[in-house]
Amino acid sequence: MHLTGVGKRYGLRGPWVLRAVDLHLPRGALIRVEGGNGGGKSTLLRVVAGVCEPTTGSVTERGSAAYVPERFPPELPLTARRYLTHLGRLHGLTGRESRRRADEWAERLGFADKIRAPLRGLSKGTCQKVAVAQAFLAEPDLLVLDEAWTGLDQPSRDVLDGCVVERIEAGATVVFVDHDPRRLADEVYETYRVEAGAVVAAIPEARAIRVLIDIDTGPSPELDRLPGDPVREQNRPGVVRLHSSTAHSDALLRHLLTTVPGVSVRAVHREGDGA
Ligand SMILES: Nc1ncnc2c1ncn2[C@@H]1O[C@H](COP(=O)(O)OP(=O)(O)OP(=O)(O)O)[C@@H](O)[C@H]1O
Repeated sequence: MHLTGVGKRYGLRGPWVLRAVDLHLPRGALIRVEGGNGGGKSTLLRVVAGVCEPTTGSVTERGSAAYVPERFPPELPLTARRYLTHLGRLHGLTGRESRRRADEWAERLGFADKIRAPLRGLSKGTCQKVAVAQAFLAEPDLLVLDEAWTGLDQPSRDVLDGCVVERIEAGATVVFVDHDPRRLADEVYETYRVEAGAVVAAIPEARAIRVLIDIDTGPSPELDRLPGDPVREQNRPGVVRLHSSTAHSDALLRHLLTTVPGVSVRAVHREGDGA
């Protein structure tokens, strides 16, 4: 999908939250959005999801979309199952298929025992699971997740990670905000930063180069498929410097020390310590 010249402000005289944003969000890509508090991340996600109209510019080729908002409104006089079934029908599924998927997602996300409880009585964590279920149940072309992991317990966060990867593999576009810079770091195709109304491509924090690992390489080192895909630099003959993020450096060292034949680690430096 494409955003072309998108601007957004709330009210006729409100300040511009987004200005002249041009973005291409390809199919099958996981897109991370970062930025300071109140910088406009949620606004960008709402415009991308189509739940809020841009003030200027246009959004094209969105396809079917689903959205997990930062705050899910559970103030509805419905059970979780009726709510999910209703949402399924709005997405064009039959009643029967909606119910089947509602039960399947409740099982998967671990709230099957609460699916017949009124939304109003659910804990924050369970509400969040319902919010996630309503978005995935429709198998949309575009999935927009605004801090969807917040409020979930660790097992559910892992399940959600897996669900996101599945959607990407199915060819969907997934756009997300999450406070954890390591969230799905290996899967992220592109990171954008919202800054003073502009949206700029950024090096994701989790991928930032922070650790330098010098290794002695044997005659034919197996340096394929290293954790975190570090940048390699031939320092001098027989010595390669790997530029790794902190997020991947432990796994990379473990891999180098235990799995790669003919390689020994000479030195590990932190970026900026004069190495
Ligand atoms: N519905 C609204 N009406 C008026 N102003 C709004 C509305 N939603 C957001 N804003 C304003 O737009 C700006 C950007 O808000 P937004 O929620 O998009 O930022 P954010 O980066 O997601 O923030 P946070 O990190 O705090 O969630 C803020 O100044 C906010 O007060």
